[in-house]
Amino acid sequence: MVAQLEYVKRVEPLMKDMAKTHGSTFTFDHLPLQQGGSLSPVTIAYETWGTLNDTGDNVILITHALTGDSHAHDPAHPGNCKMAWWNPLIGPGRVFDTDRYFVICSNVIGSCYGSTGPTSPDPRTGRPYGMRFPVITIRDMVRAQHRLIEHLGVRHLAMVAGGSIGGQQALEWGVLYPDLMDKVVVIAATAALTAQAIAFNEVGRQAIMADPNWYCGDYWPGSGPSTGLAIARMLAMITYQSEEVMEQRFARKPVQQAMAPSPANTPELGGRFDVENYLYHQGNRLVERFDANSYLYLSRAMDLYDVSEGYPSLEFALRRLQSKLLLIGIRSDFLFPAAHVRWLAEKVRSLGGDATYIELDSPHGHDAFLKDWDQLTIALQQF
Ligand SMILES: CC(=O)SCCNC(=O)CCNC(=O)[C@H](O)C(C)(C)COP(=O)(O)OP(=O)(O)OC[C@H]1O[C@@H](n2cnc3c(N)ncnc32)[C@H](O)[C@@H]1OP(=O)(O)O
Ligand SMILES: N[C@@H](CCO)C(=O)O
Repeated sequence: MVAQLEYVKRVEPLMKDMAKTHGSTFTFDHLPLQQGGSLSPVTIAYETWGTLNDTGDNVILITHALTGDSHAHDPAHPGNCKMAWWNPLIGPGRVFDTDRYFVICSNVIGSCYGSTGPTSPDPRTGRPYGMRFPVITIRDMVRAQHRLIEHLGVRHLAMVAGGSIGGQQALEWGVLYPDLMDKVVVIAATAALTAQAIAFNEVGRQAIMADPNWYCGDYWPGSGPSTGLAIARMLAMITYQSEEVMEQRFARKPVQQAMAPSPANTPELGGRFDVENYLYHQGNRLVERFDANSYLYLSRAMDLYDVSEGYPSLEFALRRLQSKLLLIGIRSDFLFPAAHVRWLAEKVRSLGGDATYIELDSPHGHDAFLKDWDQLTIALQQF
């Protein structure tokens, strides 16, 4: 009881400040987990735009990436990607047309934007789960989303679409619930992560866990391993871009904008390059808005994803797909290389599936799915 009161007093206001929960929440009793154990209760934060039709089938489900949230669209700021992460693609007359479709985006379990995650109170103790939160997978996220759409009265999905970890979720939707949707759009994601991508994630996690303020995950939100989280983000930001665009943007220029504090307040060794300042800024921004334990769990879910898990083979899993599949690769993505995305499309086709591959000719690397609006719109319109 004392622990619960302490939680309410200390954690909830911090979480409200740090992670703006948009929209509504849905809570259900129990979710069995792929790696064993279960979560109960489970809350999912979500937003919807547009109107569900009488037959419950004019629905597009949008799935978000690692540090994303349910706020994919902001009707008050149409098209502005600073206000909502897929705003240029969603809205009246846009490619995800809210005049025609009921568009849903939910925050994944494990996150810190309103869904049950490591910062949520563990019902056994009343204290934040921290590292007592169970290991969750992309399949668990999708099963939780499935409970949400049932709750919303959805009978059939016109489309599930997402990029990066959102793309992993979209693919998982297609394989796990094959008769529930017409189309699946997987952007910058593959059937399983490469060793190189797992390696980058692990270095980021090690940076968090090596921070003396991590306390094995038992920090109070707001006072956690900010240095470790910032370093993890700096490393990850390099993987979200490309050598080409970093040369275009930064080259060897000295710092151009206001000096951002470096994560460890290190002395500058002979000045500061612009690219370093940029990374410091991005690291600090993530610390302001994200929880380090959530970062550990979600990046691990990304690593653990393998669409064939639990099936006799990859072919068996992919043969389950019944919907039309659009796979979008990004020419300059080295986290989910375009060749691997193309390979998946070819594999699905070789198994008799309906898969289209489109490659974005973008220099922006992995995060092109969050910036190359014209190319994304054209690809999605064609589909
Ligand atoms: C589903 C999801 O994935 S949701 C999560 C997506 N959001 C994020 O990943 C948040 C981090 N943001 C980003 O990575 C990017 O802003 C993107 C991918 C969303 C968009 O890319 P871009 O438009 O190229 O943005 P860019 O990489 O320039 O970053 C913009 C920020 O960097 C800052 N910045 C840009 N250049 C510099 C520089 N040279 N030095 C210091 N800071 C810089 C900008 O001031 C801006 O800061 P702000 O976010 O505090 O306003
Ligand atoms: N920039 C995205 C990329 C991860 O795939 C995020 O932070 O969620």
